[in-house]
Amino acid sequence: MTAIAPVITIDGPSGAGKGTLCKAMAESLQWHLLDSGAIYRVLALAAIHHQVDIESEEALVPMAAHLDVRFLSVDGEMQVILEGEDVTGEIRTQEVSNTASRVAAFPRVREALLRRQRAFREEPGLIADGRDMGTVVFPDAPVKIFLDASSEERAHRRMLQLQEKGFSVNFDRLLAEIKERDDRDRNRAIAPLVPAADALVLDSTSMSIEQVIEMALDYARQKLGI
Ligand SMILES: Nc1ncnc2c1ncn2[C@@H]1O[C@H](COP(=O)(O)OP(=O)(O)O)[C@@H](O)[C@H]1O
Ligand SMILES: Nc1ccn([C@@H]2O[C@H](COP(=O)(O)OP(=O)(O)O)[C@@H](O)[C@H]2O)c(=O)n1
Repeated sequence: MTAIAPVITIDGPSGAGKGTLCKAMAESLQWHLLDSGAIYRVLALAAIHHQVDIESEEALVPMAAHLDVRFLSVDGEMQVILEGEDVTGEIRTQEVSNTASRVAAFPRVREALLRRQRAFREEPGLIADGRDMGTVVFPDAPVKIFLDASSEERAHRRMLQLQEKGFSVNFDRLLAEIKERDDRDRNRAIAPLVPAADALVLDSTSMSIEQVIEMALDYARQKLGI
């Protein structure tokens, strides 16, 4: 019997620090990385580009099944290629974030993306970033972390992140958008944003990035015995 590669799942709401933590863990353990949110974002962008009705599950399912997306690692940074075009920056806009959370609410769209996500599970192991990594996509993962923070702290972090990239942003608008997206993700009928029953819940509101990384790595090493 072939041993199945271990997975560490990191789920949580927008701006909790999942991407930052996953990248650090993947580098430290030298494991593979799955940014599942990027897949939903790419689908949203493809729908916008091809003027597909984002309210139509019928129209979105074949797009999800045949999504022509590639993830490249360039100098340690992930590059996202949709239909041959570099869309790394374009998938991070507010329009795409909101559209992603709308298309992600359709059960058959999620179903069509399952196999693609599970294919990232390879030796020596996978760090999986998303909303339902520990509950639906990798329910047998030996290490599950649910990373949270207050909505105000998350909006503040996002604001600084966008300002660093040269965007001018309005805090109140950002907070409203984060709350709206959280609400949609938490209350959808399928794969809602909830901690898995066996997840460690980490509230990072008053923690530095370094503290979060250290705590998560200690927990994972102890659970995995490595
Ligand atoms: N514990 C923390 N304290 C302060 N800032 C943080 C912390 N964790 C992450 N950040 C910053 O917050 C922003 C959003 O983090 P990110 O990892 O993209 O979140 P997510 O993937 O959960 O949406 C980034 O600019 C990141 O550097
Ligand atoms: N496993 C996942 C990952 C993302 N998503 C959806 O995709 C959207 C964008 O995810 P993301 O992880 O890139 O978002 P941020 O946390 O970076 O803001 C989320 O708001 C969810 O609606 C999901 O439904 N399931």
